[in-house]
Amino acid sequence: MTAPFPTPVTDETQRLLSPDELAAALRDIGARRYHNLHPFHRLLHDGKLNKDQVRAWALNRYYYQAMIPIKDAAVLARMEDAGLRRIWRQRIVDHDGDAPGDGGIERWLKLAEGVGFARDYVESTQGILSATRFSVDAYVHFVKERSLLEAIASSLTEMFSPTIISERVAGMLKNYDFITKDTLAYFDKRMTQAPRDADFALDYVQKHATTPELQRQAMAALTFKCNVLWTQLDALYFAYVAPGLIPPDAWTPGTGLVAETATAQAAGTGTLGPHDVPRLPRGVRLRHDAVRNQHVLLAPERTFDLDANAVAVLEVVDGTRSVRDIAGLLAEKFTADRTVIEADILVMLNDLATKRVLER
Ligand SMILES: O=C(O)c1cc(C(=O)O)c2c(n1)C(=O)C(=O)c1cc(C(=O)O)[nH]c1-2
Repeated sequence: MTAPFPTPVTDETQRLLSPDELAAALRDIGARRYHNLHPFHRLLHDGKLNKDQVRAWALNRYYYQAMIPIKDAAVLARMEDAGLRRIWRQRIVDHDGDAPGDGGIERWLKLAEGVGFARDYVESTQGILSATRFSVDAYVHFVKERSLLEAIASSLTEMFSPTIISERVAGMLKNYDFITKDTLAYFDKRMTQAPRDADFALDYVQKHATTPELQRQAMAALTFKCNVLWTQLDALYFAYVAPGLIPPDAWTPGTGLVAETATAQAAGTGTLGPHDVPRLPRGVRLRHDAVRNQHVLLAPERTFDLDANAVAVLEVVDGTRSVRDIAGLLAEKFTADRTVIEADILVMLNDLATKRVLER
């Protein structure tokens, strides 16, 4: 497939740009085409969407998140240099995590749950707009088919993402009462991951785009990627804003959601407070897996690995002690400030409540 994407002209003379000029040309592409400029994002960040429109965004964007590590594995597979692979593989770890319950995809699922979705529905990817799927899949195909330079250059949209992320998080927290900091936790890590990844990719592109033609290819790859992001928002806008034509089989408001009480928990809206008495629901047990020397919460058909802090808390969750009692016990045990412990364990317990392995 060699169909050209709209390709910016390096300049009339097609001369080789200096590394700084190349970086400036790439930034200029973002300034004109990055998805922060899309009307759907403007509505999202300014609090102009209703809850269902925000849900449509969270659901569709899950497909992008889920495919990113597949895209990165495809890029990795093309790298002949072990040093390069060692650096790139961190991207896969960032999204997949090192263990179940960890990583960016998991955090996106929390975001989707926070706005009311049932996790299984989101993971099934039923209801995702075909246009979302087409455009995300096009990104994966692109990195498989084009040169490594183009594959790496196509990730350079991340140069622009920290700005949009801070704007999005601030705007959504301010403008939507159903959005909490916990729900948007996905973006916390991206604020450091994205600049790290973008710096590396930019450096690679500056070093390897050594002819005007290669520089043109790098710019075209970034343009293509801006279009991958833009078309996803076009699809959302068309289906859920105006004219509001939801395609057959795509998500319709009211479906794929959990009951509102569970939603409140998922959104971390303080269902569990200091005076609540947490307990493990029927069928959920704290166990030590001797083979892996790892404490887990065993739930029907699911297990969750626990870190040492979670184990210390869950060992004293007995269905009679309140969160405040538990914080008091731990404060004594670890000679620490009870109020600090209480704040920390509330976050942890609400997270477990979201996963439905804790109740009050
Ligand atoms: O929230 C955003 O606006 C945004 C933008 C982008 C981007 O610019 O590609 C990414 C992400 N988020 C992101 O979370 C992410 O993991 C990511 C990976 C990549 C990539 O191309 O490899 N882009 C992005």
